[in-house]
Amino acid sequence: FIPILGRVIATFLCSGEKEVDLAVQSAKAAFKIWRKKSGMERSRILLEAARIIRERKDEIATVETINNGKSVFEARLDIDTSWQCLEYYAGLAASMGGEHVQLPGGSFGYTRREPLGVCVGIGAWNYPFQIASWKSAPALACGNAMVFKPSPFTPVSTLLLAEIYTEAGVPPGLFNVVQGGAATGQFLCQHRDVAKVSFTGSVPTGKKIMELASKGVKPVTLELGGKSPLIIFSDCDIENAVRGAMMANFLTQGEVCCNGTRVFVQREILDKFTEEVVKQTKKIKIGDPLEEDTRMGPLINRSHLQHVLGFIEQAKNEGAKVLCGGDLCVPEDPKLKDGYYMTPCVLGNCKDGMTCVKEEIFGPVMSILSFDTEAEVLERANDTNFGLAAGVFTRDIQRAHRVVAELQAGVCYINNYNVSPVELPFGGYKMSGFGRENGRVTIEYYSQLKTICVEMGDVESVF
Ligand SMILES: NC(=O)C1=CN([C@@H]2O[C@H](COP(=O)(O)OP(=O)(O)OC[C@H]3O[C@@H](n4cnc5c(N)ncnc54)[C@H](O)[C@@H]3O)[C@@H](O)[C@H]2O)C=CC1
Ligand SMILES: C[N+](C)(C)CCCC(=O)O
Repeated sequence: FIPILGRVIATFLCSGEKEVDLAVQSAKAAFKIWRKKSGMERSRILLEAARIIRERKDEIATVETINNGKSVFEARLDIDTSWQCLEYYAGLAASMGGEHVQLPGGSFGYTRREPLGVCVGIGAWNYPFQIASWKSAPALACGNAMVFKPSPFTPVSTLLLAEIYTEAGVPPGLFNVVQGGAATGQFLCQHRDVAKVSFTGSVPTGKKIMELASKGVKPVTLELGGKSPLIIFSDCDIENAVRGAMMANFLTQGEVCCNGTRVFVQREILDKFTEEVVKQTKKIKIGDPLEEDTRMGPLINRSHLQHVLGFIEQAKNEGAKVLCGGDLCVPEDPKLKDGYYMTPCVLGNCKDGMTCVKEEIFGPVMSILSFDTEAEVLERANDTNFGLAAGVFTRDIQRAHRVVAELQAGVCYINNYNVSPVELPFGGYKMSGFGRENGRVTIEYYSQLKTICVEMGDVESVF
């Protein structure tokens, strides 16, 4: 579907068990070649792929926008973090290795850091190209092959990544794309030649994937949903805090797993902060996401749009106040009349027990809550099963570090939100998942250690 126009642009056949097997077998064949390459050789190819992505950035961003609906301005930023991720792991590829350990009598041991084999990546629809890059770059840098399944809502841009890897010189089949939904995903997770599954998506699907993978004792990385807190203390720089709250809620039409959708504001500045956030939210330019100055496009599809609007209706019934937006929106441009648009929404008078505060909405809906003390807000911020991200705005440096040390979240921001440097690990606590993407640590999730024990003397047998 094309969310801007509400029309179908491309159809794909779903891969069945046979096609999944073919993809895994071709990845397996490519793995045999790739695993033998030195880190420097892999690095050079990944750098070339990064260069091509950079060169084709505008074209990829346009495809991403047509497929997902996010503004092209934002899509370009996604493509930037994609090639940066390839560059980062290209940089690490050559220095991956094991260690040497001296043992008694001249004997010694060493470890080899080895790839896992054929890894599977399964992606969500909100950051299609970025998710495929964040999974494949560390996988390939470590010497693995990958079969990737994008969300059936956004099947197109991942194919460009496959094209680019091939052009950069990876062996054919090393990065394979299969199309389809749940059934195709299940075939992948169950396949006996698959060594690992890295998944980005919802909590219910994450649980199913973990269950399937457990049958084959395959390790999994799960990047799941969130309902992250953003805590604004009265001693903050309010202008920055407002900008932070906008970043935390309205990127990609609010369809972002790590969004800080529970905005806790200290009572002294509640009115001032709210007034400014509402003012800025009303200014967001909604429209054709391919236009340069658009900052919010349509949601991913009609049923998701209805789902998000349903949360707003429920919030009203539970006593929240709609301070702006939250309505279906038909942009002036007649060609967009069937697009899945809504106006970004700020909800005031929110209470901890409300559905809009407890559940992930995955749309442009910010819930504002007030608080009085640090101890109280920490207790309330952590009172959730999710734990992906959290943010704090304050000018008090000690308070900032004290608060993030107590927050139960895998990614914490101080005086900013939703920036994503690829040098830093990204991933969740609690039901937001486990394992990490990006950063040095992700090497551990795409490789295994082999220990080699070398005897320099005679065997001293116990028998
Ligand atoms: N933590 C993170 O990095 C991110 C998390 N998300 C989460 O993803 C959700 C939205 O994305 P959706 O695509 O709607 O999630 P989803 O869970 O419905 O689907 C994600 C992917 O899993 C596949 N899938 C569905 N059922 C499957 C099964 N039984 N076995 C194997 N594969 C299966 C889908 O086809 C799709 O490719 C939100 O909850 C959001 O929070 C989204 C982006 C990033
Ligand atoms: C880029 N960023 C931080 C806004 C979101 C990345 C995670 C996701 O795929 O939702």
